[in-house]
Amino acid sequence: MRLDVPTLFAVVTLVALLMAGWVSFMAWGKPARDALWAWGLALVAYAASHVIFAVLNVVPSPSLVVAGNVAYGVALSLMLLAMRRFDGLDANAGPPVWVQLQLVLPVLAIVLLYTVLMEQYAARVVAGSLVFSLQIGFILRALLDPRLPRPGRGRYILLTAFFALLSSLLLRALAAAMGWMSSNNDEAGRLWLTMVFVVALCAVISISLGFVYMTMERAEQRNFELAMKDMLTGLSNRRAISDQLHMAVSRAQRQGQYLSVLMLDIDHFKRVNDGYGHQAGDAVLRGVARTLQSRLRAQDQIGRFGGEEFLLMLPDTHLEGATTLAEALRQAVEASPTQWGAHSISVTISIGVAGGVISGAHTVDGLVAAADAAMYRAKQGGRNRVELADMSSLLPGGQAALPPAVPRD
Ligand SMILES: Nc1nc2c(ncn2[C@@H]2O[C@H](COP(=O)(O)OP(=O)(O)OP(=O)(O)O)[C@@H](O)[C@H]2O)c(=O)[nH]1
Repeated sequence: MRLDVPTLFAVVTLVALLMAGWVSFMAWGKPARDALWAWGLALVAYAASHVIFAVLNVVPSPSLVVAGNVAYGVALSLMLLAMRRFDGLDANAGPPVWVQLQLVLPVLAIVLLYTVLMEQYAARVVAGSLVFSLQIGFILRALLDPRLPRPGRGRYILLTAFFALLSSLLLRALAAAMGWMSSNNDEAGRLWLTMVFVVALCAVISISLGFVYMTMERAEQRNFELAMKDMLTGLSNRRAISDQLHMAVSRAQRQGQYLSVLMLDIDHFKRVNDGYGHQAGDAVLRGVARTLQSRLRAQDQIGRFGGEEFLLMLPDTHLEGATTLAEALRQAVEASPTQWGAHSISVTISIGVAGGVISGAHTVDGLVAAADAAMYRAKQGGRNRVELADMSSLLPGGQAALPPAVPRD
């Protein structure tokens, strides 16, 4: 099949402009620093480069060669900027100097190389392709930044598209270096250009789709976190930990397993707020959350149940094991003060423990109420202590018939 190069240019341009339009439409109303704007601009530059390449096919001109390739380089730099903004890698201060150099130097290099090597087709194609490949390398590096969470599907689409673009550029550079083509207008040159533009067409559709999908995945993740996470401590919120507890109780009921629940409350927390201020209180809440979380097993779940109240759910853990853990947590919190300016704020916690083999007679509300009642007894008993729930009301068979427990680490 023989593809007409000018038609391909036109199609790539049209698709890039269409994508730029839709991406800008999505970015409408968002702040100028939003990654979508940079992505939209990148697509405009990408389209501009292909418009220039199309004109170049009809009116050969050295300045258009430079302009088209510069626009292409600008498009790749803007894509790098958009990726970094999307991932929040540059915070509010803007990109660090080394990133600014990654954004600007390749574009300057393109101007220089295409001007100096204008008369040497092969050298110009090789040099240009290598600079663009380097820019794509920067983008791939930003896409795979180890500080980022596990990549979602949008990121995989982008990775595939950029790898395809990179391969086509390198292959064309190889063809030029090996003398398989000597100009864009000979038979071989047109074939290679066709390959590059077919890939460019697929790439522009894929990267637009990938970026938009990534934005949607991010929004979905944020909504999920807003619905299920406590924004202050990063723990599960009341709704999430309650859902997890419902699931764990159903599972334990089906399999006749142990399950324990701990209700924890910071002692005299009002004094922290009154004495050091609300922000110090928030810092203490975060500190206690960290201390608790760092001592749990992977299958244990913790959530912020109320203001200064936390709920812990321990699958496969009998009352005795849960009590041992509760005591360890109590001691850990007591020994881990929160630094607040010049102050070291120490708090203690009171803990109520409920648990055992979960049968059909148990309910989530019953378990939580039992742990809560035990926690209040701990408060009444002087605070900074662990109290066990009266499980006889919840476990009709008593503790005697319990199967062997899974030991805690
Ligand atoms: N800083 C901060 N304070 C909170 C938050 N949520 C609840 N509180 C405060 O936690 C305090 C709870 O006070 P109380 O219920 O009297 O309990 P307490 O002072 O811990 O006393 P005991 O529980 O009886 O030991 C109140 O002052 C609330 O304003 C929060 O998110 N941040």
